[in-house]
Formats: sequence, structure tokens, C-alpha cells
Amino acid sequence: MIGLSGFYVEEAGIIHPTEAGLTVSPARAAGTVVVPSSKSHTIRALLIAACADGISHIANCLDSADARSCIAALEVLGCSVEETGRSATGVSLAVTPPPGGILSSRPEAEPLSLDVGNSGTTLYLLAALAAQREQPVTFDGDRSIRSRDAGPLLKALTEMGATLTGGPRAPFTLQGPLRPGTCISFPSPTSQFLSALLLTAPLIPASGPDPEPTVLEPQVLHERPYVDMTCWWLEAQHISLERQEYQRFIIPPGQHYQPVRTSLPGDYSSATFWFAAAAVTGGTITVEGLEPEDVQGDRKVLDIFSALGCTVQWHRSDASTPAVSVTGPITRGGTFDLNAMPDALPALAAAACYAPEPVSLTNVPQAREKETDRIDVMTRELTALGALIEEHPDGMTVKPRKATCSGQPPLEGGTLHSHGDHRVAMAGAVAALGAAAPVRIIDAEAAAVTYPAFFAELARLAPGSLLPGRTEPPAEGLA
Ligand SMILES: O=C(O)C1=C[C@@H](OP(=O)(O)O)[C@@H](O)[C@H](O)C1
Ligand SMILES: C=C(OP(=O)(O)O)C(=O)O
Repeated sequence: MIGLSGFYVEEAGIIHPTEAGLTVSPARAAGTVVVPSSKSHTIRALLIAACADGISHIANCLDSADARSCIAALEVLGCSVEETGRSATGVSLAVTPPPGGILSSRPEAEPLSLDVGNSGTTLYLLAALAAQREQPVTFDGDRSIRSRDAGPLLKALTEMGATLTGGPRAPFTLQGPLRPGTCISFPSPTSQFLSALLLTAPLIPASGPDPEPTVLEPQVLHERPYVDMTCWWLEAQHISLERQEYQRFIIPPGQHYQPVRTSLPGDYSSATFWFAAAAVTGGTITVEGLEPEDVQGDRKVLDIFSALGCTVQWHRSDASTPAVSVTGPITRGGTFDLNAMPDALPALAAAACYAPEPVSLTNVPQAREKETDRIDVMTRELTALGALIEEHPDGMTVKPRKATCSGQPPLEGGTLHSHGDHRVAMAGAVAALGAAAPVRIIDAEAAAVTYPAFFAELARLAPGSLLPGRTEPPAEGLA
């Protein structure tokens, strides 16, 4: 325990908000930060390891609520997951699948219940894998998970042979086995449905010497880079797969996963909050831990900050790890298609409040189907702080207020509710850095879903932004 205050409790480098919420005061953000490991890579690595023939050793796995939800679900399926090391950005894990693997089971075995917490990636990807088991497995999660529609994925799995009870939202129960040789045409408004079937199809047992492949034909597909990430993992696993762009995937059954032995890169979606903090406050933030050429689609947010007039610079030398700096402020507006990077919407919406020209975030209807309806929630919460936002079915336009043009802070301060969404909580904190007065963030602890150390890092990078020792936000003005 480092210290206790009216606003937060800091323990082992993590700031826990008190019940009153966490108050973020206007402050300039600058400095260097190492971001935590990628959530999307971590969950894929863990799932592949859980299905592999042998023990995996995965370095720099994300240590966050979503990652822990995935691990807990795999443990219920019989995996042993042991921490073998720890760094500032992640944990090293040894993953030992149960004898026969997590996909084998007897039909008469007791049904199992998995709680995926807040993790949609775990829910969808693991539901498809577990649908191969002959033992029924029930999936459930928190309120947000119970509101997310898994219908198209569940329908595809039943067409492949699974028996479904409940749905289309959690809780639902799946019982296998799946059969090879089906051709499935399905909408994948979240790329996670396609990723789930791509990870599952190779492992379906082959029936006979010349088994028919599984053919996947997604009809509507958002977030293509996440599909590329899944295919990147399958390629690393030497899985044979024939692919026609994003239209058709032909996957022979009877394949196997090998133990994973790798170290995972940092998370571009988490880094986006620091890029946005630099853009809002006009400081320079250097982010370490990211792979410049990684398959993560949110890598492209750097192009957006550049188009908004920020300076983006990669620092690469043989002697040091790569780092990227973003320097604000935002000097221009623009229109940006976020279809490939829906998770960037909350941070970009917060940063857009500080643009001198309109910023439109478009073609991202699936952002309404995340932990919250992020288009609606970000519009409402930023508007309550003084922003001028027009909501569209597939995005939003953030307009400059007169105040912005006259040099006044564009946001007034006040209260922002995260609605339990980690990215809304962190985006709210970023928005607060440039406001005229402090912003109290309700449910700030949601940040722990992907970035438990976020507020501790904010306190370090933006001195004065978090005020220990007070029980109420200052009535007016800068603290
Ligand atoms: O496949 C993945 O790892 C993810 C895909 C995206 O979700 P959706 O496909 O639900 O949009 C993204 O929002 C989520 O953070 C991770
Ligand atoms: C949408 C997200 O995650 P998930 O779908 O895994 O809950 C996210 O992290 O923003």
C-alpha cells in the first residue's frame, strides 16, 4: 500500500478509484511510457496454447481483467496456467493443456460453466472452440456480455453440428461435436465471429482419409485487420488454409496446434490513449513496447494523428527498442474511416473535441456492439462536458465550439460516466486533460479490463492530473 486518499488508493503501482469516482484535472501530458501487452494477441496465444499438443511458454502476456477472464475459463476446461515471470508490461505464462486437450471430453461428463467476465474476444473465440466438446459448456459473463448478440456465430456453429441451448445472447450452452465438410455463409458484423470459426475449423477431427474442408464465407465483415491477425497466428502454427481475400476461407480438418513459444508485442489500442493525450495537451508522448510492423489494425491511428496535424515520429535504432512519439496539438480536422479500428473511436472522439475544424469518424457501426454502444455513450458523455457532437448511425462528427477558436478550452469539465466500459473511462480521462475544469470519472476502474496501470501512468505523465487527498472536486477553475 503506497497511500490512501480521498480520490484514489494506490497499491503496487495501480490506482484504484474510490466510490466517489476519480477526478482528473486539466494538466499537460508529456514523457515516455511503455504500454502493456496486446489483448488481442494475448487471448489468441492463450487459446492456441490451450489446444496445443504440449506445454507453451508465452512471454509478455497482458495481465488485465480480460486476460484473467480468459485464463480462468481455460482453467475450468482443465488447463493449468502458471506465471513464470513478470515485467512492467506483462507476465510470462506456462500453459499446460489437460491430457487429451481442452477439446476432448465425454458426452456423459458433467456440464461445465464458464464466466468470461467482460471479455467479448474470449466469449466468441472460446465458444467456437468449446463447441467441439461432447460435454455441454455454458457461457456467461457480465451485464455487458449478456447484451452482446452472438446470434450469427451460434447459428454457424449449429450448422456445423453443435447443439445450442439458449442464446443468442449469453448465457447459452453449446455441445459438440462439430463435423467437417460444411460450407457456412454468415454475417460477421464483428470480426470475432470469423476469427472464432477460423481458429476452430482446423481442429475439427477428420473423418476418413480424404475429408472435406470447412468453407467459411463471411457476408458482412468489419474489422479486417483482426482477421489478418487470426490468419497470422494460423500461419505461425503452419495451419494449411486457402484464402480468397476476405470472401472465402477453405480449411482442411484434422490439423493440430503446436505449443506457443513467443513474446507478445504491446497494444496499439492502449497506446492510442497516450497519442490522444499528447494531441489534446500539445505535449510530446513517446510510447515504447509497440512493434512497428505488427498486424494490429490500430497501428493506423498514427496516420490519423498525423492527418490531424500532430507530429508522429518513429525512433528506431539497432541499439534500442523501437519507440514512437506523438506531439500535439491538433491543427486540422478531417474525415476518418474507422471500420478497421473500432476500438480507437473513444480516444479519437475525445481528441477530436480539441480540433479547430470538424472531425468525422465514419463507417464504424459495429462500435455500437462493444462493451457499450460507444457511439451513443461517447456522444452523450462528451456533450455533457461541453462538446458539440452530431451522432450518426455509423459514427459521429465532432465540431469545434466557438470557444476553441477563441483560445478557450473546448470542454468545460463536470462528470463523465464510463458505463463500465474501459475505453470510455480512459477516453474521458484524456478529454479531461485539456478541459477548463476537472472531470469526475464514474466507474474509472473499468480501465483494468485492458490497462490496469492506466491511471498510475496518467498521474506520472500528467503531473497534477490526479489529486490525492481531496474528497470533492474543486468547485471551479484549474486545481
Ligand atoms: O478479434 C479481436 O481480438 C478483437 C476484435 C474487435 O472486436 P469486435 O470484432 O467485436 O469488433 C475489437 O473490438 C476487440 O477489442 C478485439
Ligand atoms: C471490444 C473490445 O473487446 P471485447 O470484444 O474483447 O470485449 C475492446 O477491447 O474494446
